Amino acid sequence: MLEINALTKAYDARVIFEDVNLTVANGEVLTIVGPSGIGKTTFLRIIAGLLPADAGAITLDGSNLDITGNRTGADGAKVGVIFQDFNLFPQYTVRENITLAPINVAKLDKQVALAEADQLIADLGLTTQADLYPYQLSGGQKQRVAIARALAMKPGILAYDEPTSGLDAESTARVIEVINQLKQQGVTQLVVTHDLPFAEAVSDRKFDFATDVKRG
Ligand SMILES: Nc1ncnc2c1ncn2[C@@H]1O[C@H](COP(=O)(O)OP(=O)(O)OP(=O)(O)O)[C@@H](O)[C@H]1O
Repeated sequence: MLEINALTKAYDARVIFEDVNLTVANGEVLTIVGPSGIGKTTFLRIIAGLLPADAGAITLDGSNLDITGNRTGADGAKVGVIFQDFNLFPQYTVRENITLAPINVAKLDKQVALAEADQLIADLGLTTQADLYPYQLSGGQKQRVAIARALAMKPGILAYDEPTSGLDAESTARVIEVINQLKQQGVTQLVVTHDLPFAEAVSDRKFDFATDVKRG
């Protein structure tokens, strides 16, 4: 379970959110909805350890996660992030994008990492793209590579930032399918989105950043 307690963030004197309390149960899909500029991406980046919070605490399955923006070692991989622009490594193939961190960061044996990557590639319907480079992929395919790359590090939770932005209806339907498929496998997922029909399609529960959050 992910537990967020009394999380507060300001940029200079401007309070973006204050005293946010939220839990995500294991295997749950929680969407964070709200209009552009309300602070959803900031919130997700703090949960992922990429930005410091000003106050509060985050725990995952009972262990405290750093909120100062300095998450190191194994804690760095506990929240797997799928960024809005995917952040794939352009110089590496799909398979290399997926195996890079398991081999270099998690120090997994190369053959094991390759076998696990090929399983993720098959699960996410990317078999024919495995040896292609990011520029050769559609937006929906890049999205699935980003999901596979995050899953390869065996995170405790997957966090998505606006996963349907820039995708057409067919790719959006595929993202819904993937999120539901991962949910069946028990993966805990936190999804930031302003796409309400999409949120309806995947949510076990919605957290509305516009109405459920205090700000200065
Ligand atoms: N580094 C920063 N310094 C100052 N203000 C910032 C910084 N980053 C974001 N903000 C401001 O904080 C607010 C929240 O931004 P954030 O990106 O978290 O919103 P959002 O809800 O995710 O919006 P979007 O859906 O457009 O990404 C915005 O008003 C933004 O301008």
